Amino acid sequence: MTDVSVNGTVRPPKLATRPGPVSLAKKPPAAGAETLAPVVPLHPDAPAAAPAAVGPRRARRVLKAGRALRKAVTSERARTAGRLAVRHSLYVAGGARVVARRAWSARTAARYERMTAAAEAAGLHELAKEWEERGRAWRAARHQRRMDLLTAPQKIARSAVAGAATGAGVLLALGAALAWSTGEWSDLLTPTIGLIEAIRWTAMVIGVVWGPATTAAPWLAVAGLWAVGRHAQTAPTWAMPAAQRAAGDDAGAPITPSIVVTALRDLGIATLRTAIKRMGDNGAQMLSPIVIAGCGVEVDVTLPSGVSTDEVQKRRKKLAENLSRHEHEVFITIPPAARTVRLWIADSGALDEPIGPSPLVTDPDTGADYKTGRAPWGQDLRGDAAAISLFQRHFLITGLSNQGKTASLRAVALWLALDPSVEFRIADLKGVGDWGMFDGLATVLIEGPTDEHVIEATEMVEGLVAEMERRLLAPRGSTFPPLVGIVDEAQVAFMCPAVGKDKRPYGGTKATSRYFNAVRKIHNQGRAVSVTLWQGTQDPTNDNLPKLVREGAHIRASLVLGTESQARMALGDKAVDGGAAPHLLRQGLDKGTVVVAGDGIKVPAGQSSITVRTHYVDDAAANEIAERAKALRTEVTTRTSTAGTAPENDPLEDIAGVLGDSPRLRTQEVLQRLAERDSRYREWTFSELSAVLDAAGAPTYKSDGRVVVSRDRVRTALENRRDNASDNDSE
Ligand SMILES: Nc1ncnc2c1ncn2[C@@H]1O[C@H](COP(=O)(O)OP(=O)(O)OP(=O)(O)O)[C@@H](O)[C@H]1O
Repeated sequence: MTDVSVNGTVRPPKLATRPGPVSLAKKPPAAGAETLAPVVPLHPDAPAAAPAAVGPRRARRVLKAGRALRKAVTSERARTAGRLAVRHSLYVAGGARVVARRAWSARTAARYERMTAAAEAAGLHELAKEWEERGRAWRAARHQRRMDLLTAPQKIARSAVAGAATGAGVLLALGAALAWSTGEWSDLLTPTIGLIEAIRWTAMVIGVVWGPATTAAPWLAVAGLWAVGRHAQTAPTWAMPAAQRAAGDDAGAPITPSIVVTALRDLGIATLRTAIKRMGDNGAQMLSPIVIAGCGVEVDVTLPSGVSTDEVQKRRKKLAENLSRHEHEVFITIPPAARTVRLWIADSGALDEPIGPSPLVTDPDTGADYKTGRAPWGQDLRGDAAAISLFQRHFLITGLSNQGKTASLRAVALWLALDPSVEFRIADLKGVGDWGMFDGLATVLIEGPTDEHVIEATEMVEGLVAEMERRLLAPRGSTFPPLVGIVDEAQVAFMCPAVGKDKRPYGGTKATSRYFNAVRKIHNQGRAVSVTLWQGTQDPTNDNLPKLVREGAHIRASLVLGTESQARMALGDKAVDGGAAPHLLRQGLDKGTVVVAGDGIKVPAGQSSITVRTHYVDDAAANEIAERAKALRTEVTTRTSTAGTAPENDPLEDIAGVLGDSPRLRTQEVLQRLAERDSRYREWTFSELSAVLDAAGAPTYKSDGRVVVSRDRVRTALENRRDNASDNDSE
């Protein structure tokens, strides 16, 4: 016996096997069976093979047909046809639904109930009452109409009799007039016969048209429903033609009220979803007009009662995705109106476009005025120029490394450098030359990351404190040129472990920490005498940016940060609660984008922060601007170390200063006050003090058993010294 394989080959007869117990389990083929039974080609005349081949052939045909069917069903053409059929069927079904809903709405008080519920959901109780009242009036009118229907048959019968009598009368009167004019009595009935004839013709026409009309009517009705459904777009997106589907999926689809409402509805806030569903206008009442704002649009959303602004703010990512945007393309802020969130939605991809060069670069005539001017810093999200006033303001900018902190701080400093009255003292604790163009512009430029550089930076800031105190002691009405201290990478100073000879640490945040204390003093009192401090710092923590220091800054700006808690440190709780979110900027992609809180920059009414995309001023442009600034000033010799930056001290003047109005003070107290006034007196003892006083002719003396310094003696010594000096000058 031969065996036919599925691929049309014949196997030689199998060896007879002994009958044994039948197993239902499929036997595995014997190892090497295929090779033991060589396959020979099927001969066309082999009749015995035919019946055995029928089963497998049919199976092949079924398999083939199945494959062909699957291919046909899944082919693009078939899918398009399927979509077409589904789409148009759903237009008809949807149209029927819309018409039914309209009919239901027109015949019942559903519309009034819906509007009342919507007004209630939105917390508009006056409006809710108004709709309730209208609903009541509508029901009363409907009741009246129904009552009228009860008496309608009598009225109709009466009207029919009256109408028929009047009609007959009119026809007879017309006939009489006709008969009188023609002189033929038979014309009396002519109008009546004419009317009867007209009715007969009408009936005949209706009889002819009725058949086709009744045949066409259902189709016309379906066409009408289809048109209504199509207009209302009742088919789902997947059933739309490819072009429309693509537009639906398009991340850059324009923002319309319905997209915003749908995005809000699908946020996952049950109360909001229910309220929107109950709103008669599908939620449109929640939205202000959508206005174009820079490279995006802005819309205010008044939330229904029971939904807090906070809940929406927390779902920024979901909202953005519902709007077919990335998270960073949607900004949610809280305007002053109650229960309202302001959404700014970028045009898709627009935030990845550069904003163009700074006016400082493009306009060589740009000038600066410390008091009245504003540095052109960048653009806000609405596309308006964002400018910042630095007048008597301490400045703090934070951000992760390599996100544009130095560049954005430097851009502001370069603008201010164009005002020749401003003195800069700069410490760059990274020291790779980012501030190199200020050589010849700043009076101090310390560059480097070591403890020695921190010590110098600390002394530079203490020098600012000394100058501030000098200005504070100056007679009232004195004016001072602006003095701006800049410490870039200030976290290096706070983290510095170096300790001075007097055992006081340079870094840290202890009461004895020198950098920390100097910064605090400037923050507390520098503004009034135009001594301000700008600091740039990475990755804020409580250790590298203490609370007192961050809260002492008038302008607080932040580039991208890692966490919300860092954002709170950088900008303060109020700003973050109001929507400031530097932690949601994209590291690496949003370089140069800063969120700014505090004063000095115009923040939209009710908002607590503003997001600014700063112009990037690269090194070459920065050098060029610095050259322009140098050309405006008299030559400055920049010290690269603080040695000698503190003004020469005058011990006798300082002793007079600490005595103040006291007629005498114990030497111990004088020494203490001197040490507080200037760190150079910290190592003074009684012998240094009495040596200075003896030399000046104002020696100490004993009063009530204690050694004291006399105010009058010191003042007399100072006067004598001045007199001697003027005598020497005149000689
Ligand atoms: N406004 C901006 N727009 C676009 N890119 C910018 C902008 N500012 C800076 N960059 C880019 O970011 C890079 C890093 O800038 P910068 O040195 O100012 O960062 P940084 O935050 O100070 O870094 P670090 O803290 O590590 O010193 C620049 O070389 C530049 O390519």
